[in-house]
Amino acid sequence: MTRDDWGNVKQRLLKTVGQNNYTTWIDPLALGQMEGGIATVHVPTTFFGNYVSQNFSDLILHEMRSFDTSLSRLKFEVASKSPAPVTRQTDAIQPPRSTTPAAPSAATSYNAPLEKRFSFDTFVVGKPNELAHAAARRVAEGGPVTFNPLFLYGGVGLGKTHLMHAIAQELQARKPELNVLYLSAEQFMYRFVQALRDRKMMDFKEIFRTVDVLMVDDVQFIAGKDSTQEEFFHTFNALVDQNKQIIISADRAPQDIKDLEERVKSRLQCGLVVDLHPTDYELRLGILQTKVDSHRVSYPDLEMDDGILEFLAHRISTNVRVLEGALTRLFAFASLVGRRIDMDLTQDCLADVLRASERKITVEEIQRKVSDHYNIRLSDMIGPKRLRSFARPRQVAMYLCKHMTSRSLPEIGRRFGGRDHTTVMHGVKRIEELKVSDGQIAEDLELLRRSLEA
Ligand SMILES: Nc1ncnc2c1ncn2[C@@H]1O[C@H](COP(=O)(O)OP(=O)(O)OP(=O)(O)O)[C@@H](O)[C@H]1O
Repeated sequence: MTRDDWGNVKQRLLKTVGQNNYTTWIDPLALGQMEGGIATVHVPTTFFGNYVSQNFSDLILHEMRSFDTSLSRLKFEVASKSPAPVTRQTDAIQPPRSTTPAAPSAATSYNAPLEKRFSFDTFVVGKPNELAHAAARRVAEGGPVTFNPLFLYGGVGLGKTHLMHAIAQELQARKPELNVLYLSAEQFMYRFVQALRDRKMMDFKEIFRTVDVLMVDDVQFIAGKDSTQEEFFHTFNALVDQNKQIIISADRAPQDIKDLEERVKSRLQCGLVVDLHPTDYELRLGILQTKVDSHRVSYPDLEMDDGILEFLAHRISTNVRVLEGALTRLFAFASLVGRRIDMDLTQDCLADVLRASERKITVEEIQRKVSDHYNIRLSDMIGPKRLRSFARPRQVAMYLCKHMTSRSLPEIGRRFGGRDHTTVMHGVKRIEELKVSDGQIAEDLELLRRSLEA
């Protein structure tokens, strides 16, 4: 086969594999000796040869055979670094090793810093996160890979990053010989773009494909970023093929990440997918108790009334980050003004947080609660019947909607079977009067309000 033929083979491959694959994998190949039906193809690194051999050798051979039908096999060899012609015999391709001497230090430079306090010791376990925690613990033991990838997902501030850091730190402590690479998806993209710009794609690939454990946080970030997704997909496959552990986190389940290619989604789902559920009251209280202990170290003289933590756990249900922030602010504030932490101080200091965390109560919720309370059907409460046994609960519900939601009177009227706003106004007024004169109504209102706020 002449050099021109080789050039033509490459041109044909360009059409088949596309520009990206061509630039990365085909263009760097050089033709070496051809002997006894075997063509030697020179590659820059062992890893490269292995990858091309697995993914493109059939195609390359097919194209070469259209110029030389005597060819039966390809042999990939690492090209000598010397500028001499590459026709010399060099090392035969070996399967890539997990820790080539250069890889750990290079990977280390890609590692995002780990937060010491995000450890398993400081992670409070409760019903909403126990499965995610157990899976994280198992992976952190560094034993045989049983589920790959481990995909952790959950809403904002529920502890995904905390668990990821805990896994990375535990692995480093238990198995220092493992090459663990932890970074965010954003950093992955940044490294990828940088490698493209500096023409260092081979180094990039070598680093990512020689790690033992790859951990990528907030993977939803690569949604809609086509080339990064493509590269991530190849990295992912290469590592899974080598049975290397991958741990991914995201703010939602793989199938719910918009603008993520189907093949990436399905790859992400093929291991164990576990979610961190929104916190419940017990978990929030547990977290607060743990955090208070650490605050007490910084503020040993501060005193706190009983019931404050319970109040916060009850009222701030958005996410753990907000909860932590509230506690930090409370301690700092109390120490500045030199007062004990009581309910007044808490409400003063955290007024904005408490307001923002107020749970939004809906008209439907109120209607359901009130009809349950008075033991009538929801359809009767909303429907046209004017019977007193339906009309009074309806007015109670309207009153609660007016006071516990931000809906306007016409909107409330619409939700009550399309009634006019004047009917709602009349109902609300009637209940306001009864609240003063009728102890039973006052009691009902109080009960309902408490149960809706719970
Ligand atoms: N179960 C828990 N025990 C102790 N601390 C927790 C727990 N869950 C969350 N936290 C704390 O809450 C804060 C937010 O957690 P983290 O950063 O891990 O959230 P995230 O799920 O990664 O959020 P985001 O989606 O914003 O990245 C951290 O300070 C973390 O330590």
